[in-house]
Amino acid sequence: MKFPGQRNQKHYFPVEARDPETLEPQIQPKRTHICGIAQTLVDIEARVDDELITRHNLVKGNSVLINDDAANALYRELKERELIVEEHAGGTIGNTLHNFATLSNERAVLFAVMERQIEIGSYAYKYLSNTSSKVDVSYLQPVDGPIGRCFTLITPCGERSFAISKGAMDKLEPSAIRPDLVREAGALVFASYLMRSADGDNIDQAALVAMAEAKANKVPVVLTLGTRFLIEQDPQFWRDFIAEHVTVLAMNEEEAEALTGHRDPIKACEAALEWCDLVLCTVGPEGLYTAGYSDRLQLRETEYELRNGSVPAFNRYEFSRPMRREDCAEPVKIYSHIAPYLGGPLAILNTNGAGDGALAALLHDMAANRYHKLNVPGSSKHAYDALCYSSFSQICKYANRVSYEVLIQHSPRLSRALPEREDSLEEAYWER
Ligand SMILES: Nc1ncnc2c1ncn2[C@@H]1O[C@H](COP(=O)(O)OP(=O)(O)OP(=O)(O)O)[C@@H](O)[C@H]1O
Ligand SMILES: O=c1[nH]cnc2c1ncn2[C@@H]1O[C@H](CO)[C@@H](O)[C@H]1O
Repeated sequence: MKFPGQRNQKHYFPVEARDPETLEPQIQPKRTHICGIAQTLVDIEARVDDELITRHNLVKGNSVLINDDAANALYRELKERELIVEEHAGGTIGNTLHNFATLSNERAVLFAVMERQIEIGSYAYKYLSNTSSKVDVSYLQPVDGPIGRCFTLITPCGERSFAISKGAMDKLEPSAIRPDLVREAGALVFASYLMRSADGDNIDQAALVAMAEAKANKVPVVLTLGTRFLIEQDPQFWRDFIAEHVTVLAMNEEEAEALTGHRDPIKACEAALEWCDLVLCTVGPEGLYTAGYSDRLQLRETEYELRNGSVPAFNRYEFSRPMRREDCAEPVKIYSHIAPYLGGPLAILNTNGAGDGALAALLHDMAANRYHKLNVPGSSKHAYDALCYSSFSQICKYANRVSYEVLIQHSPRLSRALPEREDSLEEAYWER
């Protein structure tokens, strides 16, 4: 397990003189992993104009399910007009698990379907060959149909719209979930997309089985909201769903507004904390927020300037570590925000997957906490039960840094971990 984010050891906390904060190399450290339930999709990325989006009955910014005829017509046009830029493995959770594995060098168990017979060069082949070897594909459920295709259509304004030809991506059965692996996981992650599976497709049931196992064993359940359009259809369903099942919620500001009715991200986070324990809210060019709880006894004041938003001095305790509300004797709501790393890249190749990258960083930090607890149980870090290894503030930095890395490449999947040492300016970022 790599440390979550590069930074000097003195910046780990809580720092106490004799606290074994470092993960001393052990002969055989105990390992940990995370689990995810994914829709198996390959992204077909194309540069298109707005007219094409409307003509194919798609909705800008949305992820729309399309039937085979519509998919064939769209594919034909993209091919004929030579608009396809790249084809790469995708799917929100596939991306997140891949990025988690790449960042942490730890195992991520993928519960998903895969074509029974794979031909070299096929989409299934591409999917697997674009997936980190640290993603454990031993438990994929074989299916007879093709995996899904996600037409990722980038319009000149930079917005991405998805058209999903789902193939057999929703055919995952509850029997494909390995309860023993869920029970031992540092987190179980899935996306709201899978709750729109059709009658007869059981991926939603598989997710419910996994969530029940996670909940019974106090494994954090992590939900990422795929697109605001899905949430807008029935926000109350999602509020109830989150309250019942979810520990950690990841969303962008539009999904946050659809869920809570608040356009202001801090207000939206505050509302969401009534239903879950920890929130990651990305806000595109405005950076991102983390929000959650800490017990009053564990609060740590920030050393940065206090900032006022809809909650005055909202970042006052951003040096505290996220906890479950139920683990706090006196829960206090905490918020932290960060602007894009280095002000954002000079050239953004594609924002697709930037949010998935941020979530992978958060999952890395959560898994690092479990790893540390398994290997250094006597550390003062574990005198109380926290969800994460680092503070709200550090998680913001790390998540933001990872998003930046995704922005400067085409694929939503990182091709390498972050540099071991950041040079010059970047060094300053971590030390600030
Ligand atoms: N235009 C931009 N300039 C600078 N940074 C950006 C920009 N867009 C995104 N980012 C960075 O990427 C992070 C995530 O972006 P965003 O909020 O767009 O995620 P998202 O909508 O969930 O993306 P996706 O669904 O494609 O994964 C932001 O918090 C920010 O750090
Ligand atoms: O319906 C869907 N299910 C799963 N993943 C999806 C869906 N629509 C889009 N994406 C995925 O979202 C990623 C960027 O965040 C893209 O890689 C795309 O594959």
